[in-house]
Amino acid sequence: MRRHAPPRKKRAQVADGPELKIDITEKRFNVLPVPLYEDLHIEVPAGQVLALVGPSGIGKSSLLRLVAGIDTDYDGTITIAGTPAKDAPPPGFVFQDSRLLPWLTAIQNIEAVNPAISRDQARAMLARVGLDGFADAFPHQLSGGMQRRVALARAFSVNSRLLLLDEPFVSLDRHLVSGLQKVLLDLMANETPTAILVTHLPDDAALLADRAIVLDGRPARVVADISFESRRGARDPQELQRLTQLLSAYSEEKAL
Ligand SMILES: Nc1ncnc2c1ncn2[C@@H]1O[C@H](COP(=O)(O)OP(=O)(O)OP(=O)(O)O)[C@@H](O)[C@H]1O
Repeated sequence: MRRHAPPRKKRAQVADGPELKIDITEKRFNVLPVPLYEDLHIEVPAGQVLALVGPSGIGKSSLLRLVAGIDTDYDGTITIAGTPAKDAPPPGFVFQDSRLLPWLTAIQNIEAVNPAISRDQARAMLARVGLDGFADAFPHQLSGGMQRRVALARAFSVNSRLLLLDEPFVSLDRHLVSGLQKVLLDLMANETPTAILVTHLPDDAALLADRAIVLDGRPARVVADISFESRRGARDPQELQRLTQLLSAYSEEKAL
């Protein structure tokens, strides 16, 4: 007997295409004799963590500012889920320094970026970054590593589809870095945001990212685009070492 095929499920009304699409024709700073970027095109699928690496001064932080819609002075388009970056909801942003508001406590710093968050949710977020019991501490009462933890908690509390991390562990001691890497990996395992991680640490990228893009030259161009076969969070020590070595080779080769 001939069976009827089951009715086809309706496709979800979600826009196809990359979550983040960067198409920069040209970006200039007047102080630079040549453009910072020319014909720079990067697409990031939803849920992917993209590590952005390259020599100091190449334009990694500047790119995050364009994606965040903080700097709109460029030719081209950047869209987040199809919306121009300048009109998109603000991303979670971790800056090179923690940039906590010094007059607010840890929990108030979190509430400041998301007024809709409940006190319990904000406390739970602080607990997830290992700061249970420090909700009412002011930034000056926290160590550098603890301040970075608050900054991570704050970025995730924005509840954005997009997370921008600008050297989140720069100038911290090595032993603090590995603790924070684990915190970030754990946060990204649950929330799975689309993220750009600017880092000069090859092991950061090997541990935390799904893909790495190397920028080089002036104007800056993508000189390598490496998709990692294994998934972040599921890499064994050998795989981590292999990826770290691969990315270190690029860093050494490309150091200015
Ligand atoms: N607001 C600005 N005005 C003028 N020039 C700027 C501005 N911001 C950045 N630049 C220049 O743009 C270039 C790229 O700077 P950017 O901070 O993006 O580099 P980077 O790759 O993030 O460097 P690092 O790894 O050292 O943080 C540098 O030459 C810098 O001097």
